[in-house]
Amino acid sequence: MQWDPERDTIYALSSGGLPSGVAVVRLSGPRVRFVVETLCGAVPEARRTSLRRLRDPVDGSVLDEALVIVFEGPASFTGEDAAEFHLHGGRAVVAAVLRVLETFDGVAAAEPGAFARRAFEAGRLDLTEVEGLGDLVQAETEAQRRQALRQMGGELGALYDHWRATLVRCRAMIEAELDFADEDDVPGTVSDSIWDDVIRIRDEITNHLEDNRRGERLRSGLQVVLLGPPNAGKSSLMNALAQRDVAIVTEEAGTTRDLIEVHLDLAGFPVTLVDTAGLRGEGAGRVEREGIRRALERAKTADLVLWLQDAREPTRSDVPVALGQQGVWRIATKWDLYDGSARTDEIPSSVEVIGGLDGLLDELGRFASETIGHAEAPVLTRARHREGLRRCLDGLGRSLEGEARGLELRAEDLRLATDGLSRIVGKTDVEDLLDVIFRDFCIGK
Ligand SMILES: Nc1nc2c(c(=O)[nH]1)N(C=O)[C@@H](CNc1ccc(C(=O)N[C@@H](CCC(=O)O)C(=O)O)cc1)CN2
Ligand SMILES: Nc1nc2c(ncn2[C@@H]2O[C@H](COP(=O)(O)OP(=O)(O)OP(=O)(O)O)[C@@H](O)[C@H]2O)c(=O)[nH]1
Repeated sequence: MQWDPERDTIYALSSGGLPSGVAVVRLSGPRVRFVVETLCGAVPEARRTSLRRLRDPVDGSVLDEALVIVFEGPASFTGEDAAEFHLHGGRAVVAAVLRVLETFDGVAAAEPGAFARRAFEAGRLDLTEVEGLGDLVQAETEAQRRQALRQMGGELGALYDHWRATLVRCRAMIEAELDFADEDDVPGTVSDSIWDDVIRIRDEITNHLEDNRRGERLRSGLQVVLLGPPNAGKSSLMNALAQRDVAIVTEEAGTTRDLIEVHLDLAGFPVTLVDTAGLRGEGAGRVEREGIRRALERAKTADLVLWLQDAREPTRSDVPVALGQQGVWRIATKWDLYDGSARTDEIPSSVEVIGGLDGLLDELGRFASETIGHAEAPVLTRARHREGLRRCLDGLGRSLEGEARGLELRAEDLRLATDGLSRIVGKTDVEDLLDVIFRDFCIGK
């Protein structure tokens, strides 16, 4: 497929917003050499950075003076012939080059993720590696970057491939026994030896799934929701942690109506902090009541709820308990105004004194590190992986369900189990999956 001469050659601006110091326009496909030759006059030596004048083929005028790199397939990112123009990053420069590229027959602007998709189709990346690449571009914190890099490097894919290969071998043993069952000199127990392997893989996958959703949480960030009565200091805490004014702070109760989110980098861990409308039953208008409904709804799916209350007020016992499985921490706010002593199971905080949030930040950092911190083994990072692994476990479970079902059916169960793993790495018919995965990519990736 990669050498289909009919296939479009794609191009895109692969670097970020303009203007910029340098802008990289990337090309991939069968017409790359022709395009480069037309713009540069000749095709520069492959994989060498060459300074060239790019000329408009219509009138010969100079478009830019650029660094040009040509990659000869299959030794390129996509596996096809590819090229890069490193242009001066002005809007008009980039616009002029893109306008000229568009005029070539068989050359078209790339869809999001099109380059990565070609790399996948050329067999250069499996689907977990593609996802790792996508996550790497999206990573906002150190821990996310490290996890993405590991997945892009193929660790997760290798784990699934290893299980898959073992199961394929197990199935082959059964098929062999079925084929030779009629022959007297083949003992009917060749396949008996495989069930230990099947049990071991079932246990390993079960373990792998019991990860407290660590990888998924690291990928999407820990969700921490601030709840509490009006005026407790939720918005002030949010602004202090975000180190900018994201939420409006007033002395008036009921200032925050809708959910406000910020992304924080907490010692390398991603945290999404959500400020909510103060919870009060009476005196709340329609808009505020809707705000409260949304606050509770959001808290239900949070990883952690911070229940804020003015330290000077008596501890309230009506912390919404019917939230979910997650922890609720009590935060005693405005500690600078309070002259009593600390109550147990409360974390004091103040946005008015230096170091007034240190205790809370320490606890949050520890929580993040425990929930999504370093993992020895590669971890799954998406619900899609979970789904494939569950499929696999279903098949394994059934195949182990006793000999009464017969070897043929048990082999079919193993096939379904293997198929669950194949879907994750993309080594089966997964057309239906591809659009979903590549759609979230940037253009130019
Ligand atoms: N300018 C530029 N920077 C970039 C990329 C790019 O495409 N262009 N990348 C893109 O995302 C990343 C690097 N990834 C790449 C992966 C493989 C190949 C490649 O040409 N592979 C060949 C040759 C390998 C070699 O030189 O030893 C191959 O694997 O056969 C290039 C880039 C990050 N930086
Ligand atoms: N002294 C002191 N005042 C604080 C502190 N935190 C908040 N305040 C004050 O308390 C008042 C209410 O703070 P907000 O952050 O708006 O409270 P809120 O919980 O978001 O209020 P609603 O939006 O009504 O739910 C403001 O006047 C803040 O300046 C603190 O740590 N120390």
